[in-house]
Amino acid sequence: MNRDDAVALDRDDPLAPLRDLFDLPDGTIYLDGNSLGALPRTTAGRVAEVVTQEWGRGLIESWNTASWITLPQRVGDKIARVVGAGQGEVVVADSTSLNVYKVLASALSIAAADAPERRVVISERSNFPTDLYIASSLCRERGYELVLVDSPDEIEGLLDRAAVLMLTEVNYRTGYLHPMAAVTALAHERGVLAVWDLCHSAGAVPVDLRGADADFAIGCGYKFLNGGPGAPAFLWVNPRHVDRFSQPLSGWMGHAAPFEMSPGYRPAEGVSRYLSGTPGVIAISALECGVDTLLAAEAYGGLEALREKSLGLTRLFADVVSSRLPAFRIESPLDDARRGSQLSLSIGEGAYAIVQALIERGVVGDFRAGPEDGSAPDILRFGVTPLYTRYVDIWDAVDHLVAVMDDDEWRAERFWTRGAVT
Ligand SMILES: Cc1ncc(COP(=O)(O)O)c(C=O)c1O
Ligand SMILES: Nc1c(O)cccc1C(=O)C[C@H](N)C(=O)O
Repeated sequence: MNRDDAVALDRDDPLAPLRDLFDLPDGTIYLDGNSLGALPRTTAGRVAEVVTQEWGRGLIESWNTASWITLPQRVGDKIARVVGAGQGEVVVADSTSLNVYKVLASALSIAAADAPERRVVISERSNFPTDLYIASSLCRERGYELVLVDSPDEIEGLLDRAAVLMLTEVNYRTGYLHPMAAVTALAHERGVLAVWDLCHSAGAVPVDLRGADADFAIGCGYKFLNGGPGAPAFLWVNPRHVDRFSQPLSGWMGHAAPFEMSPGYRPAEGVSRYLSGTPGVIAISALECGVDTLLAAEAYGGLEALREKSLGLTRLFADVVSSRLPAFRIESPLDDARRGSQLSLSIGEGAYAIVQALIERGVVGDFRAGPEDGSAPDILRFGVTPLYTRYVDIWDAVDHLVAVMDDDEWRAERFWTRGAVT
């Protein structure tokens, strides 16, 4: 394999035209779409239109005339197409963190009614911290114990005491991809509800919420859905629970008839009851552009084709690192079936500085610190977004990494000062 081979892979890539749907800066190899997705070409114009026309000219009438009021459901229906949900089953609202609170509370309420003796919530120690912080505060409020496993193998032994199993389908550090259908089936067999965080899977790997018969799911809008910084998140509830679930942040937008302005709360039908306050129209409009851009891939084979390319990219990355940079350890699963859309590396020292040196060279990945107890290493993390990442980007990124290491470039003092955001 050499650079020409990578160029040839791009030339033969049927998904290559999709890259033109993004406004990417020249000279940058962007491998951080798993933290903040790139800017779709349609977004700036659409946001300007919403601001100047719908808001500026239409003013308050735009809630009706521009259908602002149904945006959470309209964009939810589009997201449903990439997560294996039905129409009317997904709604856009709030942030992932708030939505973790809402769905976990819903699941706990159902579990409390069906199996009050079960007092444990299971999650993983390596789950993204916000999921753990929210789960632990909710467990404290409701008298549950949050038990964190260090490996998926430990889950089974805890299920008989558990009310809810809450996992992130693709781990943010390693990219490990849980087999959602099998894990959910096991949880159900043992009487446990399964809640899934799709932050690193929605738009990156084919997700089949209905096929897996999951119970609740949430996900984020600003990673592989390319909705922009702080884009609103989404929620899904299995239709099986739709008549019975409640949510703890019962605001007026989740009321069956918000403009009756009645003092008593009556939940809206279905997933819409997860709305709390007024939807962020400008932000959801930007998210819609991101989701539409992803849906453009349906004409090229959709998520299955994107997945195939994503695996091709991360496989190439792993192969070239193994042969050219043996000092790095590959922290992501080498088994294609268990790897999300990223490649994570570790090395004895200097992970942060190496990432900074790469960024100075225009290769944007990120650094994720290992736990304080040293039980897992610091990570150099490279996300691939098959909508816009090219094979040659992978080749060139590794080339830069070789240069950063060979010349000890990363040891320069300027790469060692940590920014507030890493
Ligand atoms: C798995 C996971 N959950 C939640 C979040 C973040 O939640 P929020 O969008 O509320 O900051 C992230 C990343 O930021 C994440 O990776
Ligand atoms: N949400 C972020 C932010 O506001 C600033 C920087 C990064 C983020 C992220 O999304 C982090 C991301 N969830 C991760 O997997 O690391």
